[in-house]
Amino acid sequence: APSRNCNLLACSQTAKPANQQSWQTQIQGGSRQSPIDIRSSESVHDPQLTPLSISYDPSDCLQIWNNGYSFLVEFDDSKDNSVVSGGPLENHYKLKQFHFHWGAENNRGSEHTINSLVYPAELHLVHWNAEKFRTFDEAIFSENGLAVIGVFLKLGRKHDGLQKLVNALPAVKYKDSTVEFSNFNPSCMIPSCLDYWTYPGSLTTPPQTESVTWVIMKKPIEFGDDQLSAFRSLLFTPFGEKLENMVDNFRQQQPLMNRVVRATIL
Ligand SMILES: NS(=O)(=O)c1ccc(CCCCO)cc1
Ligand SMILES: [Zn+2]
Repeated sequence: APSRNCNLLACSQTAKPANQQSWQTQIQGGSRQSPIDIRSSESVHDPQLTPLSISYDPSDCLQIWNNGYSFLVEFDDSKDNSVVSGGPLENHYKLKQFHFHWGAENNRGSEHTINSLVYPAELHLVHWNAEKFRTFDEAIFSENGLAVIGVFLKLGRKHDGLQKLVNALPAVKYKDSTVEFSNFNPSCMIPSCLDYWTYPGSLTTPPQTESVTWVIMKKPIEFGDDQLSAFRSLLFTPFGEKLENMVDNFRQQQPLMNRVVRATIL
């Protein structure tokens, strides 16, 4: 076999660590990237933070789409029925989609962590500022454009509300597949305790724009092993290509830099 004329200095094909997804790049000059580790002792209790006002209309739910990063449950944002306001938000934000991040094994999966504690999965409810912008795509690139509610998932009792979603996943096994999905109320995945942390951040997947007000719920919701297995049975790859299970679709943690995480005392 030809000897590889490649010593350490000259070798250009440096191997990337196996777990580095292609989009795990550090955005150029980013000062407010997400996700982060939330150190509760360093967060600032802010008495002016009111409870979030969340109201979703299950009839706005449209479809599930496997976009090759996660599966997105997409909502009709042409009306003002599914919105979040209050808390750190100056305006009302419309629900556009929700999705999850999870690991291949139970010791990893969430994007944010609490005092370095990792959860096996994390839910993101993605909303856009419909008072300031005309479309989601415009809001993605704008200051105060998006509000994402993060909810941690821990393994335990099966989540009855989630089962309807889990039953639909085999229909979107492959990248670029979609299936009609209606009458689902994401409120069933909001913890009963409305305490949260909030900080200014970014999208955790491309284009990683710094347009997100993050609201991370302090308490996790529970779901079952079989439900997490259903997430792990999805594929990153389209029909006909080599099967790659959709797992470990979380970004590496980013530096806090000059940011303060605020906490509620509800
Ligand atoms: N993981 S996340 O909640 O930060 C998130 C939310 C929304 C997008 C949308 C990108 C749309 C590109 O057209 C990407 C990432
Ligand atoms: Zn996400």
